[in-house]
This record gives sequence, structure tokens and C-alpha cells, in this order.
Amino acid sequence: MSRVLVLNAGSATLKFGLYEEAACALRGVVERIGEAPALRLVSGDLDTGGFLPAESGHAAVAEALLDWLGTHLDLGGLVGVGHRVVHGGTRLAEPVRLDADRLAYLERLEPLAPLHQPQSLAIIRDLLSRHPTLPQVACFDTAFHRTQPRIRQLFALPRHLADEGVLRYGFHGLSYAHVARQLPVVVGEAAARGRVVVAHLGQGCSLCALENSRSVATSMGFTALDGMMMGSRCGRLDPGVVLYLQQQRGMSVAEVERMLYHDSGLLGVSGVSADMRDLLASPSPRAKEAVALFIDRLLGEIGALVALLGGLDALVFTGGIGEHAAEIRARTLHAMAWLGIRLVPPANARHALRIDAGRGPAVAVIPTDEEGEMARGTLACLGPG
Ligand SMILES: Nc1ncnc2c1ncn2[C@@H]1O[C@H](COP(=O)(O)OP(=O)(O)O)[C@@H](O)[C@H]1O
Ligand SMILES: CC(=O)OP(=O)(O)O
Ligand SMILES: [Mg+2]
Repeated sequence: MSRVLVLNAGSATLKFGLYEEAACALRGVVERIGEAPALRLVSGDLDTGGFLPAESGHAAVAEALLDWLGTHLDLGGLVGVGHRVVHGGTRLAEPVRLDADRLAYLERLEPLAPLHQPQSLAIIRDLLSRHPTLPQVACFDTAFHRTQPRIRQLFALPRHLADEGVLRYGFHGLSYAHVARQLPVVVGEAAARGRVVVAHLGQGCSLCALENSRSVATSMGFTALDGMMMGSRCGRLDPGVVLYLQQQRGMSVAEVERMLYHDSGLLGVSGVSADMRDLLASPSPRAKEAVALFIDRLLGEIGALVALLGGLDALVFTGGIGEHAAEIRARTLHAMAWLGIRLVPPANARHALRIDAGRGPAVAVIPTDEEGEMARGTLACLGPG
């Protein structure tokens, strides 16, 4: 039986899954990387007590995770490890086995995804040196958006920049690929083939327009900073603000990068937290304003994609906020009555798969599964045996 381990390195978490063929045997997440890493199992049954990373960087945590898994399970049968690598640039799209050449290419993309790319590449380098014969496979967030028409990949910048790869790539593709696979069962064959908007709302947030289950537009662009407002990232921004910060406030490139990636979004506006749970529970007027801005931005992003699709057959919520925050869904959908959307509040409150009243566009809540998608991709890349 082919077994693969998959690792999804986020900015402060490391999600993992152990798969036997395409079936999940164990899933979990290491949280609070950078502070006090703690392991939580999402499915499967093991005592997590013995997990102790020596340091708290991503590579050290991945090493501790592998050691811990090795003491509980037989990892001898692993055929490979699959990694989420958010940026594949212009050269890489489908899952590929990593070698020195490809790693060097992916390293050059690190500045385009500073919260993700360095973390996953550190883990890959570490595993390649510790287990040189164990295949390491990269699965890319950008791959799913390769079907976007050329016009949607262009910025309105001088053409030579597009020629050198300054394009709108889009991210969260593993999540959208999983949702696209679930669509026919959840919204029916006809709507699944039609005009679908998916809102992936987690720590990172983006939206994708699907036609015939393929990406035709997405809110993120060259980097995972564009589009929707996020936990600590600003999302779409007038580029004049960046010029102002540098020219008038004398901020360095590193300071601006820190502000846009780490100190903005829900955290920056609320001054309270980057976590939507904290904001929904907070009496602070700034927290309420941050939530109101999040919903306003979400409506704008959905509206833009509906316009590009020329209508809407189904709207899907996914990611931590999309799957669990009934209040965010309700307030957003309330403002979308003009599209014929009718919400069923009890279904929404229990996060049911379908939360619409059956007339107008379908509205669905589909739990994402980036790890399952990576397991599929890794197994397909490594082939039988
Ligand atoms: N019950 C909930 N209500 C509101 N927000 C939630 C809830 N559960 C999780 N979240 C939000 O989901 C976010 C994490 O989403 P997730 O998709 O797991 O993140 P990541 O991008 O790290 O994979 C948290 O920051 C939190 O704001
Ligand atoms: C690309 C991206 O933003 O990913 P995440 O949501 O995991 O931070
Ligand atoms: Mg995520």
C-alpha cells in the first residue's frame, strides 16, 4: 500500500496528514509555531503528549513531528512526502518531485510569498538532507489558476514586466481544487458546471470565480497580499499608499513589508486580534469596525467576480472563517438579497452543507481539505509502486 505524509506550512501553523492510498489515516495541526508549538490531532487516535520540538522554527517543528510520528507509526512504508508550496512561478504548476534545480528556482520566489515559501522550503531542505532517498513532492497553490484567461493574469503595467513574470498568479489553489471536486454533489451537476464564486476565508483570504469547475478569475495576484482583507494582511491597496509610506514617512522596504503582511488586516484595524473569533466576541468598537470592513470588502470581492462571470449559480464559503463563522456568512448574505439569495438561518447556524432556501443561487459551506488534495497530487506524481 502506498503511504504518503503531507505537510502544509502556514505562517504560524503546520498542518499534516498521513494517507494510505487516498484515504486519510491521521490528520493534525501544530499550532503556535514561533511561540510555544503544540500538537492537536484533527482525526486519528494517538497520544500527542510526547511531542516536543527543540526549537520553534518550521523546520525544527517538522523534524520533531517526523520523529514523533516515527515513534508511533511505521514510517518505513512511506513512498514520499508532499508539501504545500504556495508559489510555483511561471515554470512549475503540477505536483513535481523536488531536486536541487527546482529548489533553487522556488527559492528565487521567496520574496513573493514571505509568510509561506521560506517556511516550506526550509522543511524540504531539511528532509532532503536527512532522508536523501525519500521523494519530496511540491504541490502548488498557483497551479489551479493556470486556466485563467490571459487578460485576467495581466496587470495594467508596462508590458515588459508581464514578460518577466509580473503576473496575477492567484493562490489557495489546493483549496479551490478540493471545493471544485465536491461541487457536483453539494450544488448539483448543472450549478457545478455554471458560474460559481468560492470564498476561501482563513488566515489568508481569497476568492475564486469558477466556470465549468475551472478558475477563470481570482482576487489574489502576484503575491498573497492582494484582494480580500485578511487576518494580518491588508489585501488590495492603492499602491500610492506604499509610495507615501516610503517617501513621506521614510519607512524602509522591510518596514513596509512588515506592516502590509503582519500588522494590517483584521489585526491592524481592530488593534485587538487577527483571529475572527476574538473580534466577534469583543465589545471594542474597533473590533466591530474591523468586522464590518471585512464584510464590506467581501461583498466587493464577490460583486467583482459575479460581474466577471455575468451572474451567479452558486456561492461557496470555505476556510476557517468561511466554515465556522455563521455571523459573517449571515451578514454578507443579507446584503446579497438583490441577487435572489435567501438564507435559511438554522441551516447557517449549524454550518450545514447547503444554507440557501432552494430558490436563486445555491449557497454552500464546504470544509476545505488542502491536505487531501496534496495527498492525491503527491501519489499521482510518484506513480504506482
Ligand atoms: N468558530 C469560528 N468563528 C469565527 N472564526 C473562526 C472560527 N474558527 C476559526 N475561525 C477563524 O479561522 C481562522 C483560521 O482559518 P484556517 O483556514 O484554519 O487558517 P489557515 O489559513 O492558517 O489555514 C482563524 O484565524 C479564525 O479567525
Ligand atoms: C496563500 C495564503 O494566503 O495561504 P494561507 O491562507 O494558508 O495563509
Ligand atoms: Mg490557509
